[in-house]
Amino acid sequence: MSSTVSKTVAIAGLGAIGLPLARALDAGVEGLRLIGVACRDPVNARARLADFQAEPRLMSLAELAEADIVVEAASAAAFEQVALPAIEAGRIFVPASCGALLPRMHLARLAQQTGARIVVPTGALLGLDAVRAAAEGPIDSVTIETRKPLAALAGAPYLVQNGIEVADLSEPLLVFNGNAMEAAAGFPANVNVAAALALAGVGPVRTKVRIWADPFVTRNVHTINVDAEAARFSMTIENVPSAGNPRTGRLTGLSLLACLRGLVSTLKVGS
Ligand SMILES: NC(=O)C1=CN([C@@H]2O[C@H](COP(=O)(O)OP(=O)(O)OC[C@H]3O[C@@H](n4cnc5c(N)ncnc54)[C@H](OP(=O)(O)O)[C@@H]3O)[C@@H](O)[C@H]2O)C=CC1
Ligand SMILES: O=C([O-])CC(=O)C(=O)O
Repeated sequence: MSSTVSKTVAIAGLGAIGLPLARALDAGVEGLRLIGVACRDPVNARARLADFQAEPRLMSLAELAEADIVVEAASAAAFEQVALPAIEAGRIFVPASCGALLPRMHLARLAQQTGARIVVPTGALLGLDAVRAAAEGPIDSVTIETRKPLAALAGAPYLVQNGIEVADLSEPLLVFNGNAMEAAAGFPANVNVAAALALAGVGPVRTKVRIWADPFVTRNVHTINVDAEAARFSMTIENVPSAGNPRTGRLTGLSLLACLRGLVSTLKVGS
């Protein structure tokens, strides 16, 4: 069920998240209209958009701010070029690369001045409704343990900087043990889930993160453990890697679609 007022949407990125999301919007979602997309390679983009019913405009990252809702599904490196114009223009900004938000919380203060909203999707994670509810009261601890196939972690800055080789592992290896702020810096393409968890709960310094490179898993597996005054809970999700990008679970694009629906629907389920 959606309201009759339609909101326009623009998306940065036409990859594992952005392309299926754009396709779903093009196929028709009541209350939402895709007007623009941005990516690096316009020739390739045109090929990807060729079978769309209503081909969206190819925009620069800054031009995306013409839309009511600006989705960032590009990269941590491109995050600010999408976020700043969108927030300055008072739009609803939905970042997939939410790890890049942690060191830029001044954007949330800017949004207060411009009337923009920053809506962080649950993305590849689960349970943020319960974490947010728990965070309305006292929370003792929040941890996330992530297990990834070796290919999903290849090239992460933390591994490169610390000379940690994962390509030929025959046993699981704990490659990172720290907090969400450090994890987002060291694994910008891998632990947006930890950033979303931190923002929902006790913040990036108190949210503990462990990352395993695991040759025995074929999915991106995330387990969260929360110990709060009101409840104790543990939840695990096993994400099937996307065909286009093994770092990204297939669920992520669907989560963004569900998030966008929630922005226009008159019936919304979950807090
Ligand atoms: N919140 C969450 O739970 C999750 C978040 N993510 C994050 O979401 C983001 C997108 O992931 P995913 O779709 O898998 O990534 P992909 O690599 O599959 O796609 C990225 C897309 O962004 C475009 N892009 C990258 N940099 C720029 C730039 N500077 N200007 C314009 N376009 C750019 C690329 O353009 P081109 O096609 O021309 O190369 C490509 O279309 C990543 O930061 C990832 O870490 C991923 C999984 C879960
Ligand atoms: O958190 C991320 O950025 C990606 C991830 O782990 C997943 O898709 O499962």
